Amino acid sequence: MRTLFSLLYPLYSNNKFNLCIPIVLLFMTAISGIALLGISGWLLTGAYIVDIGAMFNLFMPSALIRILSLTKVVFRYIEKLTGHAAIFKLLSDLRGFVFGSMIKLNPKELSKYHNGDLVSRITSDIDILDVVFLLFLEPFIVVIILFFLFYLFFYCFMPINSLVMVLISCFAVVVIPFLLIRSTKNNGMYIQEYSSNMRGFILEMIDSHIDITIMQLQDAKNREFSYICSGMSKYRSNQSIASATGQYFLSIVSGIGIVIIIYLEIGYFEKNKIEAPLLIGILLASFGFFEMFSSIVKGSACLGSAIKGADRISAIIDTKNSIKDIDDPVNLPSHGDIVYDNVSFSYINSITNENSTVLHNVNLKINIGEHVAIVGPSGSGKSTLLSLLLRMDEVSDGYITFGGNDIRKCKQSDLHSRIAFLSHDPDIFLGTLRSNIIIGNQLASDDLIFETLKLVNLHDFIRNLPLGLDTFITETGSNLSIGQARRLCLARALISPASVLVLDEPTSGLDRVLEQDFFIDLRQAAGKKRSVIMATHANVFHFHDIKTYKLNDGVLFDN
Ligand SMILES: Nc1ncnc2c1ncn2[C@@H]1O[C@H](COP(=O)(O)OP(=O)(O)OP(=O)(O)O)[C@@H](O)[C@H]1O
Repeated sequence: MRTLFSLLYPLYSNNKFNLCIPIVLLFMTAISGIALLGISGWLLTGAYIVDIGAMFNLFMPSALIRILSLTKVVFRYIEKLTGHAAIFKLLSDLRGFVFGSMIKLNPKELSKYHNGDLVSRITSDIDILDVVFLLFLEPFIVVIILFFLFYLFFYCFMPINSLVMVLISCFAVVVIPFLLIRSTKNNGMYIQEYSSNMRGFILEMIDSHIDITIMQLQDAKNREFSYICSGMSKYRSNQSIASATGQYFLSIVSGIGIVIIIYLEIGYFEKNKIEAPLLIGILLASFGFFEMFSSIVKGSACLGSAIKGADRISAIIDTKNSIKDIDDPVNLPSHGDIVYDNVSFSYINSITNENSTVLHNVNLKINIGEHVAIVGPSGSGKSTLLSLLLRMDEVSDGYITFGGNDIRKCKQSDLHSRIAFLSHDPDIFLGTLRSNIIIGNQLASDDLIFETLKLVNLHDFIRNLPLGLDTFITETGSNLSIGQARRLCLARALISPASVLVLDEPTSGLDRVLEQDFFIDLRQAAGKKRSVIMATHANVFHFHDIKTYKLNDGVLFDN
């Protein structure tokens, strides 16, 4: 609960004005509704017990009833509009904030979350938070204000009734919601977990659809998905049952309250302290007040999910980035030699929590414009060696320098602007060919783009497309061949001002001919100005301008 409010408090205080409007409007709606019931009760009773129209002025109250009916509808309508607008703004601020926190984390921290979990956190976990304001906080504030008004009224005119009002309100606003929140907290946690699993499962299915089809796993996956769905529906129905039970107890408590109020009011009536029309009017107005409790109870049943949602969101926001810039970073030169000096690196095994050393005292120097390939068996530490240069992890021992500067002493953004990276799995983003290429250089003109495309042998292919650079590509690049997707990503790296290209298995998935073509293009495109360091399984020994090193069990040998 504390996490929920500490997450929402800054957002609420930044949107104070926007949130106050629906609260005021809900208060006006409630007052109109309560006054409508009260005046109707008073009018009908008065009209019934007095000789028709003789001593009872019908005009004023009936006009008031019409006005109140209209104002209630109008206030309710505007309250819904402003309430939802305020909540959408709040949720959009929160989504932006969470996404901002998430994107700042390094891949190591992000990799703790399983597929789809982050999407779930940023969508359903945040969506559930609107419950807190619309179904809980807003009616709660209005009920508290109304409670004081009723209490004051009863205290002045019927003191015993004020005690009944306090007891009923305590049950409805404190005891029932408290019990509901307690009993549905775990259930809410399961709802959020299942919703996250469902998203993860769907994303995984889309990703591995070809494998699932070939391995004929459709039925098994269908069953798995049905299992997740039935779990979800079980916990959702638990939530509905809890909400209905809460409403049931609320009706009983309100009913008992009304009976006691009638009993006490009859006492006042018998002592001639109150007239019948006023008695009925007060009774119906109390009914109207008690109706307000209903939304608090409904909101309390969903609060468990909101609490869990807030916990899951806070887990992202509170994640500390293990790799930080120092306070007074050095400026890196645009070009520079890269030196690995006695670099060792260990991963902490997440299961056994033990250190496993992957790189042992690696010494490597890459001069400006030099092309270097690291070859070695799978698992020997090639990707790890590259990721240390990009500072995706910190070296455990030794140091890496760029242009003579320890890369831990410069800004990460500075380092990443000097180094362009091409991973073994080309990252194509949803958009056009142009938008995918200029990620490396937002200011690149079409001439520069085509010059770069020439270097990677994509120039003719793209020129011949009907929409050219404006051709739309999917986020998996599925409308490009693997070779084309890889060349496109290489063009993105080449068009950037980076002086170093880091490539991790740049030719994986390409056949031998395409692989060799890729290296020929790469050497020409990178030229003598850019240094290249790549990890590869491909045969590059015959390229005499590529210096190769062999990595075996984390030990680097000059080839
Ligand atoms: N995040 C991680 N946590 C723990 N161990 C890891 C992690 N990433 C890699 N490893 C381990 O580090 C070792 C080296 O992995 P790395 O990916 O660097 O090898 P590689 O030579 O690039 O392999 P491949 O050629 O198959 O890509 C492997 O034993 C691997 O299991």
